Amino acid sequence: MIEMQDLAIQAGGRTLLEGISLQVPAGGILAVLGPNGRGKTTLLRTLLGLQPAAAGVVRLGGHAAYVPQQTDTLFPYDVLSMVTMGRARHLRWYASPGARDMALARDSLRAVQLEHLAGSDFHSLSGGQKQLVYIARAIASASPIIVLDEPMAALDLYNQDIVLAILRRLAREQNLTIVFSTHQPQHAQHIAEQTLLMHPDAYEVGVTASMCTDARLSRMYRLPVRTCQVQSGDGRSVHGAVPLFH
Ligand SMILES: Nc1ncnc2c1ncn2[C@@H]1O[C@H](COP(=O)(O)OP(=O)(O)OP(=O)(O)O)[C@@H](O)[C@H]1O
Repeated sequence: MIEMQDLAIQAGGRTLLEGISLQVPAGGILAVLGPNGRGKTTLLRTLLGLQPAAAGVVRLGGHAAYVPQQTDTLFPYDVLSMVTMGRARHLRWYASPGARDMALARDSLRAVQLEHLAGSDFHSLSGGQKQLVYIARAIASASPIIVLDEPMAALDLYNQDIVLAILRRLAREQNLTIVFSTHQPQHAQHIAEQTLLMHPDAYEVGVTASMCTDARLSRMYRLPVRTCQVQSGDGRSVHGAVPLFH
């Protein structure tokens, strides 16, 4: 569970947004949408306690794993070691990961379909592969909350589908609370029950279907956006949003 009450977020001494109140229950997924520089990363970092709130309260119902937007490591770790670091919170000081930790790390790497890269140097991976490794590390941490900052930004459509399916499964089957930011409304439409829209001058939060409308998305992105619904060959109905680029 995550709860924000009258939260105000700030960066560089400037208040970016105030009065944010919302709750994400265990098993719930919240998507955060907003233009560049609006404050999505700041909001996620504030709710994790990585930077101070300007006002208000955040309550987390347990440990939260964080998948940051851009990050790298100075050390030449292999991929499996990077994922195993997710287990650190379960280990005593200076203890090495045990067989169960290693097995969970391998399972997490398998979930993002990168088990064949377990022994590779992390630095040798592509941007999208690194993003998948950070997601695997968060899964390996077995935290009740996962907060992801644009987790699909560097991923091709196939890997976006993998990550969306993983996040939905973690929420539905393991009751995790998940918050992620994205620039793709269809990610929200696909897996999030709730969506937070960070408009240029305000915010709105609600059921995703009522947030991801033509009018609201067009206002937020300052560009005409049309939402649509497409039937897949196997009878599923998939939602999307098309920007009417000039
Ligand atoms: N450490 C900082 N010092 C000063 N200003 C900052 C700092 N961090 C963020 N900002 C400013 O706060 C605003 C919000 O930044 P933030 O990274 O939260 O936006 P965002 O919505 O995540 O953007 P994007 O979609 O481009 O990733 C920006 O104007 C940014 O320049």
